[in-house]
Amino acid sequence: MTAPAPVPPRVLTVAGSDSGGGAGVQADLKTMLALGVHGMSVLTAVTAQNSLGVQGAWELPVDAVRAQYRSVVDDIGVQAVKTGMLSSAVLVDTVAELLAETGVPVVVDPVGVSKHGDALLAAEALDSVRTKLLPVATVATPNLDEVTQLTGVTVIDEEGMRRAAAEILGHGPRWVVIKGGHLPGDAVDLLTDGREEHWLRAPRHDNRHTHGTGCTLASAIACGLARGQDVPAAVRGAKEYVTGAIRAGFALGGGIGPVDHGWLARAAR
Ligand SMILES: Nc1ncnc2c1ncn2[C@@H]1O[C@H](COP(=O)(O)OP(=O)(O)OP(=O)(O)O)[C@@H](O)[C@H]1O
Ligand SMILES: Cc1ncc(CO)c(N)n1
Repeated sequence: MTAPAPVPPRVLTVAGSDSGGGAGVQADLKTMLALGVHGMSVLTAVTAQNSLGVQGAWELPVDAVRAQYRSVVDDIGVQAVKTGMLSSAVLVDTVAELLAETGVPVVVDPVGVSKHGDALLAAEALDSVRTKLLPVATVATPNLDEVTQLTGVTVIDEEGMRRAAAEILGHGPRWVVIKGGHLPGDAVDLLTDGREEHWLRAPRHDNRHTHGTGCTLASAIACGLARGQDVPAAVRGAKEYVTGAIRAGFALGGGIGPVDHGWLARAAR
């Protein structure tokens, strides 16, 4: 008789669907496959989206979100959760409550707007993100626009990233990654818990096909945490994975193409 296959760590994404397959739940599940964990999803919203932008968005009812979450967590179990597009205050509140009960590491990507500037979170939900979601995060991963939305701080350099990190940590996450991807020069992110500081530097790839970078980084961090890595190790591994995916990003459609989630599997062949 053959031995049963080993069970991989399980990671859940709570996020919106990107019909174009570059960001959102689709990016999360591809990242999870690439990094060897079993990926599961709670859909919060459906977007009609492509390389040119978001053409429409429809939120799911709160009962549908709660039911998906319970189905996964109560039967299959999770070792880490990642959140992305949560759309509205009621969904942010509901997801924050569910996460607080689950007691596993949580990566919160506080998605506010898409790369094209389309709103993925209602303005009135920002307060819930600050007061309910950030406090249950093990790691929060805002980009510079989300930092400004959440704290009012405008970041133009690395000293500004430090100030932004302190402001975000004031809302309660254990760690924060301030993503400096939108600043000129190298792609520099700051990971800190208020005591340790880790600067993660990668060469900027001159590639406009970067759709899904933020979702990919946050999901990859969740994969590392599900494997039992500590936060600095999980973030370092995730930065390597997203950097490789950006290097290999490719043109699709008439606008910004996706990062390549398959680069690591091909590199291993
Ligand atoms: N051109 C680039 N070359 C290398 N790394 C990059 C580049 N652009 C972004 N990054 C890195 O990608 C990761 C995601 O950062 P970014 O600021 O792009 O997230 P985001 O704006 O939330 O993404 P999105 O909203 O498209 O999902 C960070 O580690 C950042 O430093
Ligand atoms: C559904 C979805 N989630 C997150 C992002 C990130 O910007 C996106 N473009 N779409």
